[in-house]
Amino acid sequence: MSVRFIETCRLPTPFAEFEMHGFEETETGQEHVVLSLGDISNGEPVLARTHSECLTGDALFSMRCDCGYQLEEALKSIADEGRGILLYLRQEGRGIGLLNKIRAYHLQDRGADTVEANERLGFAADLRDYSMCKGMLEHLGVSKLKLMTNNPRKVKALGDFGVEVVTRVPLQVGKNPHNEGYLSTKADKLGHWLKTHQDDEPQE
Ligand SMILES: Nc1nc2c(ncn2[C@@H]2O[C@H](COP(=O)(O)OP(=O)(O)OP(=O)(O)O)[C@@H](O)[C@H]2O)c(=O)[nH]1
Ligand SMILES: [Zn+2]
Repeated sequence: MSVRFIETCRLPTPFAEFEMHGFEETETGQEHVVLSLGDISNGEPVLARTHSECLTGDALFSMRCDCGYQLEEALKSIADEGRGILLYLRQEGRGIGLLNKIRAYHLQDRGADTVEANERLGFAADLRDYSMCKGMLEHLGVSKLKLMTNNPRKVKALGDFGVEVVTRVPLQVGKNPHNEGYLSTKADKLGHWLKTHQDDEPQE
């Protein structure tokens, strides 16, 4: 998916004053943003997060998932390092969209897990495509990442587009009684590197 750069502006936050860069997918018009901090184009690996949109977790404080906690932790880590990027990808509901995610949550309220709910609605477990990251990273002059994620598919997808993931930085925060089942399904069915029990080491 190719992207067109639109504009950059300042984005002050409680963590740091970021720059926000807006992009548009040329084929679909889908909009994405990147927050950046510091000199990211000097060739040194950049601390990075590719964050998939989750309106419920990122903006509405939902405890059903770990997204909001991960977003905050990633921005804090970038601020602590004084340098980094967060790609905020508009792939709500692993690509099925907000209203279908509500349909999936409805099924989960009645006992389905996160993967079964998608399948019952006729979707694959994960529809996300990360190809738009390539153009955004190229525009920003970034080719090497220290990627904050627990998702092996993200690491592989970026590698397939020629982006070098130098290190994978675990991002395991926000576990609570409401998302325990969700997190263990991610580990068991989607292959996420997650510590599912208190004393476990994450599977890698
Ligand atoms: N379809 C569906 N999407 C969900 C559900 N819960 C969260 N999401 C979406 O899942 C995406 C986040 O994916 P996750 O699997 O939590 O994490 P990840 O991005 O694959 O991996 P990390 O980089 O480790 O966070 C966001 O787009 C959320 O909106 C759910 O129950 N069903
Ligand atoms: Zn979420």
